[in-house]
Amino acid sequence: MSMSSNEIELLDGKLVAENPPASAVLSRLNDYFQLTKPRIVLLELIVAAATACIAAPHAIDAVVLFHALAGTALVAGSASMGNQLIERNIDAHMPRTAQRPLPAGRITIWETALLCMLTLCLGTLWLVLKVNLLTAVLGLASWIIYVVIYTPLKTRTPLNTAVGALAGALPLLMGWTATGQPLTLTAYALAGVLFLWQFPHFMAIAWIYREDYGKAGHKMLSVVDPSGWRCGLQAIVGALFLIPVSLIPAVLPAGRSPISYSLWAIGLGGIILALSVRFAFERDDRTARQLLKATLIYLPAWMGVLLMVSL
Ligand code: HEM
Ligand SMILES: CC(C)=CCC/C(C)=C/CC/C(C)=C/COP(=O)(O)OP(=O)(O)O
Repeated sequence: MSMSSNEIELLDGKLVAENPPASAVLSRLNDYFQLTKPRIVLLELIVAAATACIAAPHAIDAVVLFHALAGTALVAGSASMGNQLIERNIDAHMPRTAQRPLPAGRITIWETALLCMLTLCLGTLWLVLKVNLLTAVLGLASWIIYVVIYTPLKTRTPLNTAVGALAGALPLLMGWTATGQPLTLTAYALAGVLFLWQFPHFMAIAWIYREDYGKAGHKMLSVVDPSGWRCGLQAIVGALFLIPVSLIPAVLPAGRSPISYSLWAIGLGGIILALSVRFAFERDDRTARQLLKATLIYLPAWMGVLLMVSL
């Protein structure tokens, strides 16, 4: 359907306009948005929000939660920008990432650096002023681990995944500390689940894109060990420990209806474990993609069950 010159439409997830200047502005804003790795950040925010509700089920302050999520989104988006700034030349050599705004030349290094610093400062200040210092410090720690430590390690050692998993797990704790509740064993157990979840999640991805990673010089486990056995084993180990760690909240006093939660946790974790074992033995793209999809279903499903038994 033709648009009038002033209309703006959402097409394939992007805002488009008929009017050329408006279209150029929207296209640039979309590129800035893509720099934040929005789907990863969105799942992080869902996890953080759910954790806040679990931490303070009957005393959640919606305004504080909003500020916590806004600040976390800014800091997480900044981290993704910093990561893409550092990896712009490597990203240009992988089909999966070559069309990103920086390697594709749609935005400049200086724009990205400025936006990265602006969103980091704004997000951190927002958390300090509207949430609390601990949440801001956790956000800064996650930013530093992801941008300054994990990103450079990607071309040096397969241990990069464990470091990235630490950065990926901290936003969960930010959701907890945003409520003002002290960090308990349950909080660390939830963060432990998110930490362990990232191994089956990424080992599947590392296998699917093993050739890209090899050509780009990334030292992922699938490149260091082309047989895929170590990839499969690391996915299994992460999935194996995921199950007992996810059961910790059930045995703690705060946990209501521990039996039903435990059955869900064992069932969901068991699926990830079974698919990890299947990927380890078959080591093909089909079983890797099944495992990746299952990990992306596991996290919201596990959080949903936790919320149901906590509220
Ligand atoms: C060591 C940690 C992690 C690594 C190395 C990693 C890596 C990746 C990569 C490379 C992709 C793109 C796959 C593709 O293009 O098909 C991806 C997808 C995804 N990741 Fe992860 N990830 C990690 C942790 C996380 C965490 C902590 C979350 C959120 C809680 C997350 C959420 C997602 C989501 C939602 C997708 C699918 C959407 C998309 O393709 O952008 N990941 N991950
Ligand atoms: C508050 C805060 C700072 C939160 C940070 C949350 C966050 C962005 C975690 C990243 C998890 C992770 C290692 C993603 C993969 O990046 P990658 O560089 O391996 O992915 P790529 O290969 O697609 O670039």
